[in-house]
Amino acid sequence: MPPSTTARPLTDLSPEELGAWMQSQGFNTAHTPRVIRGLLAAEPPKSRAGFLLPEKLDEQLQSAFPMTAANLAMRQVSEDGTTKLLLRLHDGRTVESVLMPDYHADRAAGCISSQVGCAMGCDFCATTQTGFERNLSSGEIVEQFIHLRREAHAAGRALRTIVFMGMGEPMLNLKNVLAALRRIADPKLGAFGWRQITVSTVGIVPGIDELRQANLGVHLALSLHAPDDATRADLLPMGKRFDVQEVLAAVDRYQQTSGRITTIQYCLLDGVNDSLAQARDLSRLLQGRRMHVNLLRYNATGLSLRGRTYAPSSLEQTEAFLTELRAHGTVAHLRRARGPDIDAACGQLRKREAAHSSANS
Ligand SMILES: C[S@@+](CC[C@H](N)C(=O)[O-])C[C@H]1O[C@@H](n2cnc3c(N)ncnc32)[C@H](O)[C@@H]1O
Ligand code: SF4
Repeated sequence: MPPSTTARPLTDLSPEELGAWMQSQGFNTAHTPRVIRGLLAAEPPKSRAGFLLPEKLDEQLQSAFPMTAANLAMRQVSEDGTTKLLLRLHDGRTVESVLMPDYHADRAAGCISSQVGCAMGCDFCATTQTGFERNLSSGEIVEQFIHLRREAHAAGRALRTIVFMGMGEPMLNLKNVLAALRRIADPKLGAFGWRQITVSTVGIVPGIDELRQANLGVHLALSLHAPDDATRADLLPMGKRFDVQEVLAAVDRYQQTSGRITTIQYCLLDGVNDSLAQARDLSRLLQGRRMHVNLLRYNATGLSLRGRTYAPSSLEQTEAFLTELRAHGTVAHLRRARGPDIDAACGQLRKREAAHSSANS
């Protein structure tokens, strides 16, 4: 048995690694897709025999690998059906994933994390307030997908899309994100298609280029949040490293290869980035580009990283901003606020659980 794979959970192994292990144990590698399909299934197999594996292989798999890397530590369900999961990892750290019901009664979308914490320091984001702890392994990313898929299935829905808009910056853990995606959306495994996946970034140019070179055809979302460099860099420190034009040029390159329309994420903050002049600047910036704007409602999370208090734009201003964008030819939507009665912004549930644990210790 290759020693490098022994302590890793089954969800962490690529099809090639699992195939190599099978071969080293004298089993037919044709069983590999069956094992991975069983792991990714919307409904967990009722028994180990549900994997339809030879008994000896099943036994050896069980003794060689832990089945999972993460356990459900907390679950919050909102009145609108949004379900937030807090998963505890093998080292005691926690990570958040969210299931969001779709307008279609039988569908749901999942929001997945790529890192524990985040180093990017975006001023209004709760995830970064506890700093960066570590990258998630590919298995930990795959397991979020499995939890969300099963959670959706139990609620009578099919998980139709996933977005990397949970904790962390996917481009800074791209190796593991790509490895996870190659399992989740491997056409031979049939769980998901590339078009059902969106990777969201704060705008790390080399990461966008690397994702383009991987040529998977997943959707890209760019967290822009301001049309000008001064406002953007004030909100997102990464804006000082890569300016708006540089980031949009990388997104253009991505689009030329993938053919996908890019989503521009824009969180409306009262008096910061929500003026009609900023809406017009944004439209001008996107003119001639196949990009649509997703306006996000700010989820208030208390004092910001730099001790500021942000507020969501008023509904009137939000409507006016949206109308101004559309009047200037930009395709734009207002994203529904999700789970307003629970800790819906990423990083909040984790902060609450950490506070609870330290109060009890
Ligand atoms: C948490 S990030 C994760 C993905 C990636 N790091 C990024 O920045 O795109 C996903 C999106 O949530 C936004 N966001 C962060 N904190 C928010 C808040 N309190 N309210 C609304 N949106 C928020 C981010 O700006 C980003 O557009
Ligand atoms: S918005 Fe994204 S990149 Fe910025 S701190 Fe939050 S998770 Fe990190």
